[in-house]
Amino acid sequence: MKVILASASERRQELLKRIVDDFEIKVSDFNEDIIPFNGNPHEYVMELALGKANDVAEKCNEGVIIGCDTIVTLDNEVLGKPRSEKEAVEMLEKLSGKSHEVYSGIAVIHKEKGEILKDFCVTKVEFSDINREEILEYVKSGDPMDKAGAYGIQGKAGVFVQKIEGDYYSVVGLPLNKLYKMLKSII
Ligand SMILES: Cc1cn([C@H]2C[C@H](O)[C@@H](COP(=O)(O)OP(=O)(O)OP(=O)(O)O)O2)c(=O)[nH]c1=O
Repeated sequence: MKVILASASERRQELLKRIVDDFEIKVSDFNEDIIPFNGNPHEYVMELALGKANDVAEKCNEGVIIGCDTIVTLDNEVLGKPRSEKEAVEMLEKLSGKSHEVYSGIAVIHKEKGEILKDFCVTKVEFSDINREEILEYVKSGDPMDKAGAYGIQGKAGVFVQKIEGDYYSVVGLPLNKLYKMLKSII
């Protein structure tokens, strides 16, 4: 079965190799701004994941297409990717000393069967207290800029994480166990 990952993220591409030996990458042109946040993070990430998968599926005749999306939520506020270094600093200041949630949505479309699966993972991540100096140094590294919540648990920011409850890989952007089960059920 031909598997297509609808993602430009190298992290997702690396992680998917653990489930599927051979797959294609087709980056979606889906505009995430057309989906407003309706207050339900799990619905929101599934809609975004489906939007990405659908966009690629419309341009394919066959195969299984996978779309994903990851956001961070803190006290009902969505933290996406920071739009500037200033915003990255503000996000990290908010996350310091608190617990937040990371939501990852997955959508799997089976073209031939006309089947669609949607699911999500939520992981609780607790940051220890981090000071302004640590935040500024981390932001200067450039690592936060392409990541939801302005941090990457898999990089230098891993040292800020005091506790995690849930799937580590979902925080990195691809819930491996959930996706593995979804693919087993659909292929
Ligand atoms: C919280 C957190 C997020 N992230 C990343 C995962 C996602 O790639 C990114 C959130 O952006 P997304 O919009 O989910 O994905 P993307 O733009 O990187 O890739 P594509 O839409 O093409 O699939 O943040 C980490 O790498 N580590 C972390 O600890």
